[in-house]
Amino acid sequence: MNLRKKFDIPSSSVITIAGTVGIGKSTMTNALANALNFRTSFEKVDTNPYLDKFYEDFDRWSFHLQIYFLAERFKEQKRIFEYGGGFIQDRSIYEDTGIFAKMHYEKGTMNPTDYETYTSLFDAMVMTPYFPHPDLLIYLEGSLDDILARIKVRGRPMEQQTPIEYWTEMHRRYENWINQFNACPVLRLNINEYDLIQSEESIEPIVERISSFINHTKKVRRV
Ligand SMILES: Nc1ncnc2c1ncn2[C@@H]1O[C@H](COP(=O)(O)OP(=O)(O)O)[C@@H](O)[C@H]1O
Ligand SMILES: Nc1ncnc2c1ncn2[C@H]1C[C@H](O)[C@@H](COP(=O)(O)O)O1
Repeated sequence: MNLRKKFDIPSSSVITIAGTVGIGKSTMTNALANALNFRTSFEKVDTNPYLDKFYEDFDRWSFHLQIYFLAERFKEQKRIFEYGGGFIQDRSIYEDTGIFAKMHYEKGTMNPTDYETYTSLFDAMVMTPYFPHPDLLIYLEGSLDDILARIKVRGRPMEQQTPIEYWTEMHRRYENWINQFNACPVLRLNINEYDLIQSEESIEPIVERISSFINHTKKVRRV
């Protein structure tokens, strides 16, 4: 059954899934796209030419990786626009700057000139009225222990070799970041409230919450 029609979600909606590494964004992206009959926009991890090198040497590759991600996400944004919406997006563009680039700059693994170049490019491309923001950002949250367990189970080699302090710092930054995020409406979901692996049906109550959120936000915007 197409839950999009049942819960009256506009077919042009763009929903982006945010949250720290390993929390379950890709799993949620697939489940929601399936339930709503939407297209997906994924981060390319396996074909990313910088990611392995980046995890081996943050200082050397952090700028290259950020530029690569920015270009990829912008191309995806264009694709979403050309289709007229109807997409679930795995990770928002806002996390690249608000979490990753900022963290590497503040920790000293991206030099100040590179950070300045990156942020001015990001602001010129994204933080303008010409860039359509998503209709909804779904923020996935959970405990650090649960997230570390998921990173371990997934087993990407470069993430296994990364010190736990990196994930701890990222988890802390995500909490602060979401508390001040205001580029689009946010729906928070705790990963203990659903289990898409054990039960596919657990997507339905989530779609229902998305529907009331999107339709309520629409009404508020009209007033
Ligand atoms: N609801 C869930 N319950 C248990 N494990 C999950 C759940 N959602 C995702 N996972 C597992 O957690 C790991 C990370 O999920 P993934 O969707 O790849 O995260 P992300 O895209 O945020 O990095 C994967 O091994 C996935 O199978
Ligand atoms: N902007 C980014 N900077 C550094 N690393 C990033 C960025 N965006 C994603 N990543 C990394 C983190 C993970 O190792 C992979 C995929 O992310 P995931 O949260 O598992 O989808 O890319």
